[in-house]
This record gives sequence, C-alpha cells and structure tokens, in this order.
Amino acid sequence: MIEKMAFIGAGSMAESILTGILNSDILPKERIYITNKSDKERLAFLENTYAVQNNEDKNETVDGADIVVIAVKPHDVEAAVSSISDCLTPDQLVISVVAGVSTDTISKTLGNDIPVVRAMPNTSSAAGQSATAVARGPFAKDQHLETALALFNTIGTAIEVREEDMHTVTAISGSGPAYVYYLVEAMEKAAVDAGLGQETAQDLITQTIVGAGEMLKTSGLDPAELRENITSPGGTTQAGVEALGKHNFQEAIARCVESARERSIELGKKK
Ligand SMILES: NC(=O)C1=CN([C@@H]2O[C@H](COP(=O)(O)OP(=O)(O)OC[C@H]3O[C@@H](n4cnc5c(N)ncnc54)[C@H](OP(=O)(O)O)[C@@H]3O)[C@@H](O)[C@H]2O)C=CC1
Ligand SMILES: O=C(O)[C@@H]1CCC=N1
Repeated sequence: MIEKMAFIGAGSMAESILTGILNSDILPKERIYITNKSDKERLAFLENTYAVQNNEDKNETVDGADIVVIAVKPHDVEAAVSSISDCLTPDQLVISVVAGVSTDTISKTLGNDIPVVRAMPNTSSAAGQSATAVARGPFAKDQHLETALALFNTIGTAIEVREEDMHTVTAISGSGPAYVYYLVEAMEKAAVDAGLGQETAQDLITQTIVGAGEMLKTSGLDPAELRENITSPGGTTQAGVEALGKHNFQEAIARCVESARERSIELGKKK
C-alpha cells in the first residue's frame, strides 16, 4: 500500500498522473505532495484544483514518501535529482518519467543505492487511459517493478520493456497522443472546409477515434483486417486510403517516429 507519494515537477505530466491517481482512489489527496522549481502560482493552482499538498521545500516533499516521481524536463533532471538525493533512503522508490534519460544517469546523480524505475506514461493518464512502459534501473528489485506496474495499471495499462527500447516507446506511446490529436485537427479542418459544422465534426471524429480504439482492443482483429473490413472495392474508404498512400502517409509516420526516437536519444545525451 502506498502511504505517501511525492512529485518533483508540477507540469503537464505530473498533473496527468496525479489526476489519474485521484480518480482511481488508490491514494487520498492529503498524501500526495508536489513541488517544482519556482512557479508558485502553478503550485497554488494544483493545490486549489486537486487539494494535493504543495510544498516549496523539496526535503519535506520527499520525506517519508514511498514513491518519488521525477517529472521535470531532461535538462532539469540533474538539478532536480541532486536536490533530493540526501533526503532519500533505500526503502523509497524513485520513478523517473523523464524522456531520454537513463536510469544509470539518475542513479549516478542520486549517488546512492536508491531503487530507480524509469517509466514512460502519456497524458491520457488523466483519463485513466495511459499506455505506460516501465524499465528497471540498477537498484530496482522485482518488488519495485511490481509497485511501478501496479501504480501505472491504475491509470491505464502498464508493461515492462527493456530499457534500451524506451526511446522507441517514447516516440510511439509517450508522444503518441499528440499524433492522434494532430490527425484529429487535420480531419476537423477538412470536414469544416467541406461545410460541416465544427462541433458536429468534432463529435463525430472523437467518437470515431474512441470507437476505433475500442475495436483495436476488443475485436481480436489486427489493424489491417479492421481497415479491410471498412474498405469496399471501389468505395469511399479505398479512395481515401489511396489518397493517403499517394501523399506518402506511411513514409510520414515512419519519419515521425524516427525523429521522435532520435530526439529522445539526444535528450538523454544532453540532459
Ligand atoms: N507531457 C507529456 O506528454 C509527457 C512528458 N513526459 C516527460 O515528463 C517530464 C515533464 O514533462 P512536462 O510535465 O510536460 O514538463 P513541464 O514543463 O510541463 O513541467 C516541468 C516541471 O518541472 C519543474 N522543475 C524544473 N526544474 C526543477 C527542479 N530543479 N526541481 C523541481 N522541479 C523542477 C518545473 O517547475 P517550474 O515551472 O517552477 O520551472 C515544472 O513544474 C519530461 O521529462 C517529459 O519528457 C513523459 C511522458 C509524457
Ligand atoms: O515531448 C516530449 O519530450 C515528451 C516526452 C513524451 C511526450 N512528451
């Protein structure tokens, strides 16, 4: 059972995870502590919105926390981790959601034998629908990995991967929701340009994405079969998909994932 959880970093990702946790009832708001670098207004907003404990003192924030989530940008990770390293003990678990940065780097910065798990959730955590990958660091034992998996399973689904696959995971499911939103934006624009009302377009497209996701999850069919089931010979879908092919859809997606993956590798080197 988690008694206390601390967030170092109070941005989008911390908010998405804490929203999911609060909705899941695994931990009451009084036992969630959050801090950041300097933005007091942001901490006040989180306290007012979610009634979590905001504390500008990092030591008090992490003191006695079973889980300490590092949710800062890669270039801030060394400063953030160094600032708490003296206050942590080996019975605490550090979970880093920082893109690109290895557990080795976090462990070296901590300079002690605190167990570290690296996780890559996404912002759908806020709706209890994150796809999260986790990888264990040098001092993490089975129990730590299980704790991390259990935590992220309460706000979506979680799966263990090899740490070397984290850059790919980040490109696919960490950034993935943004690609879907971009697709939705493009579909909405096309619908509105063709004369459909904005709200109607949004409602239809949103349910189309939700429905397709549900089919991927529950139908037992692979995406190609699901696509073929919609594609009547000489019909509208065939015409649409052929247009995507002519405009290099697959190439665009391949470059998208490759670029995101390469950026993740760079972020891990720069930090
Ligand atoms: N957004 C997403 O979809 C996802 C993000 N991630 C990863 O999560 C991490 C956070 O991303 P995101 O939430 O979007 O970033 P944000 O920029 O929204 O938030 C970053 C937070 O880190 C805080 N911070 C910076 N330096 C320190 C420090 N030294 N000590 C304590 N807090 C500090 C900032 O505080 P202040 O505002 O005061 O400077 C801010 O609250 C990144 O590493 C990202 O790769 C992972 C999965 C998905
Ligand atoms: O854009 C980023 O760097 C982060 C990592 C995954 C999603 N957002």
